[in-house]
Amino acid sequence: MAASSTTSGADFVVVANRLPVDLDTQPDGERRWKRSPGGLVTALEPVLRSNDGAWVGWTGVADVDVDTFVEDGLTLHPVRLSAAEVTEYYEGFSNGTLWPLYHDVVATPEYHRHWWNSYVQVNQRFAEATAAIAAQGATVWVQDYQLQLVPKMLRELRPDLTIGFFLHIPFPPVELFMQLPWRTEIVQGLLGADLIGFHLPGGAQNFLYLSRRLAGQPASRASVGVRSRPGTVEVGDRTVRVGAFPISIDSGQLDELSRRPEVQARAAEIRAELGNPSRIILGVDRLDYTKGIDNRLHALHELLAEGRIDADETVMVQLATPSRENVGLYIKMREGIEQQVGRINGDWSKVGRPAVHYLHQPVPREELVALFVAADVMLVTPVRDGMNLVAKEYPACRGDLGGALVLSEFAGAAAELKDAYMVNPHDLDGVKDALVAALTQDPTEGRRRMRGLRRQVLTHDVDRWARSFLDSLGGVEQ
Ligand SMILES: O=P(O)(O)OC[C@H]1O[C@H](O[C@H]2O[C@H](CO)[C@@H](O)[C@H](O)[C@H]2O)[C@H](O)[C@@H](O)[C@@H]1O
Ligand SMILES: Nc1ccn([C@@H]2O[C@H](COP(=O)(O)OP(=O)(O)O)[C@@H](O)[C@H]2O)c(=O)n1
Repeated sequence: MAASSTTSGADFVVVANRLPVDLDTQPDGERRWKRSPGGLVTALEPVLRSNDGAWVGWTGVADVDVDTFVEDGLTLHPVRLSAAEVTEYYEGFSNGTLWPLYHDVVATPEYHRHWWNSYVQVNQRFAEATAAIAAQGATVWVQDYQLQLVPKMLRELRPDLTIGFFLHIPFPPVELFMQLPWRTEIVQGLLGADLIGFHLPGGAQNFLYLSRRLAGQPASRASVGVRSRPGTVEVGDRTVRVGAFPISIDSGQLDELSRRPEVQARAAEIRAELGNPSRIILGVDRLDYTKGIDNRLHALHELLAEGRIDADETVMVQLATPSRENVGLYIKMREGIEQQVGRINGDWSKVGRPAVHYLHQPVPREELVALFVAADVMLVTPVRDGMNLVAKEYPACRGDLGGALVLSEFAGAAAELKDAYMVNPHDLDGVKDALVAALTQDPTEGRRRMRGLRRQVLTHDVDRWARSFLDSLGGVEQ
């Protein structure tokens, strides 16, 4: 889609809770923009760049007024959130209610009416901000669970727009969704879109069922395909489509970056800095309780204790990007993980040679790619994850066909990355066996698996994801 942002408004608008950059305050008080955390931004930034559109979102800081600005060629429209809204809408309803509920209740969701009221109010503000900048007949693409009421609110304000919605996290089983006191309002909010996208067909099917049951709208019953055979819901004189569009990464760009001599050299340097171990295990996550970091540390600890892994030969690097640091569950989880790391290092490290290197800080992109190149085993063990882009980034960086991916069957990515060592993260013995199998794999078998992973990731990139969604959205009859 060729689009542009003019004085008469933008023809293509992405609306997401976060802008692609966060306003960061340095220790000396200076404010700088830095890349926002998470896979949504990783995926959408290249899409928006190639479509020349505008982005509506929050700056990541409370009570700050920032005018529309252009950052690295993207037109960004900040939406202001007060400190109370950050607490109630973002940390509260989005990340204390919806996030655990949609991730299979792996933590207990809290239901508070004042959180819900704030969610409604902030969604209305996003809808109004979008209505104000979208050109006549523009295409608007609303993102994720924080903004599920925006499609309906925006349609009421601007019936001329074509509206898409994509959910980046799992859509839960019907029995769990039914816990939500505001379940009907959420379904009706989403039905304001022309096309609703999920990562997997299962999410789309759950939603079709709920549209019939909660919103009382006629919905199709046939199975939904991947990028094909979308379901439909009849809403008045509109037909809403509901489909599955697994998200991906800019795999070509990562492949190219990982082959650069300076990145390869940095990978060798990292290995040397780690003491030239014969095996490096890597974990890369936002510090989130859905990611199963505790499970993988537990597995490592037992393997070290049983002598199946030797700390003289194998080291682990765990990157944990700080995330949602004011939410109680995240504070508790961080303490638990840091205790586990401390215990493993206490038992198995030597002076100058920790068994686990744990970095609770953002890491520059090139350094991350060098780590992917250096790692012999990538451990991705979420207990539930919408997609997990890290699982796709690792094979994209392994043009040498080296390395092995251990992947949870509860990550959306498992539906596509069949050549991974697949694990049930709740089955500790299974995780341990898979980790040992990956560490000791036969090189020919390893190359075969990595070739298969790369074939999938390189042929199904983020551009294909966006094109399949936007082509389907463009085909909607108004
Ligand atoms: O904005 P935050 O609260 O700091 O959280 C970061 C993002 O986390 C979630 O990412 C999801 O999107 C990825 C891309 O589709 C997907 O691979 C992953 O499984 C999801 O967890 C969240 O959905 C985003 O809204 C957040 O910005
Ligand atoms: N230290 C880190 C950790 C993750 N990341 C990136 O953050 C993104 C995480 O996306 P994801 O889909 O795996 O998971 P979420 O954090 O979106 O739930 C990936 O693109 C990672 O490469 C990073 O840039 N630096």
